[in-house]
Amino acid sequence: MSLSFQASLFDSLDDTPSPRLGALGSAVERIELDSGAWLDLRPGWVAGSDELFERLVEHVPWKADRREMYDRVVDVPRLVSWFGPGAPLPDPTLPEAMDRLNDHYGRPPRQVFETAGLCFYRTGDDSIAWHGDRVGPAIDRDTMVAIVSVGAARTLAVRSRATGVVRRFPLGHGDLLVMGGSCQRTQEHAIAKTRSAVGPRISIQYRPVWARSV
Ligand SMILES: O=C(O)CCC(=O)C(=O)O
Ligand SMILES: [Fe+2]
Repeated sequence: MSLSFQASLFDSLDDTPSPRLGALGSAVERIELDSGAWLDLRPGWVAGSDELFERLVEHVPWKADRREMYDRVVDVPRLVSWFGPGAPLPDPTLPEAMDRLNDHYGRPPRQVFETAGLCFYRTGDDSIAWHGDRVGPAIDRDTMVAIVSVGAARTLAVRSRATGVVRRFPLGHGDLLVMGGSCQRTQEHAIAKTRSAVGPRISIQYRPVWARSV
């Protein structure tokens, strides 16, 4: 699939400022959810995020993933790219952000961010259904997942498995959201399709390596 049409949208942004990471510290707001889950929010963490968006559109090896669904194999409704521990990341801002997050959270054992998963939501038709993150064998312990969002805003919804209560967070334009505590077990999250005209968005998710034996 050609992505040149998206990149060309940004030709006029040659003078856009380079991406820069702001402070974390007291700029991070903690939201306690139920059952030991929490979210941290840091709006606008990446300044100059349009430039980062443009670079990622061009330099990330985007793939159309496929998934078994009942008796069919279907494309997942977004493009993806995944970088394992130690893999060179496609833009210098990405390892810098991972280091800054690990410094901020104090590199807790088994929760050090090591992988980067990227999702490209091209239009309002791209989405991700309700889920809790699992990598490899199902995890049964608390873990953090950090999301840096660039490009247009899309709404990340978080739903409690205990109460069904849904909270909605518009994410984009350099925003940071970190899911922590029991979040991946006691809550689900999703990006719903939208009929409103939204621009493209890229989400960068940092995760620790999850192994059954740890
Ligand atoms: O796009 C996002 O910010 C969320 C993506 C997500 O939940 C996932 O890839 O597991
Ligand atoms: Fe997820």
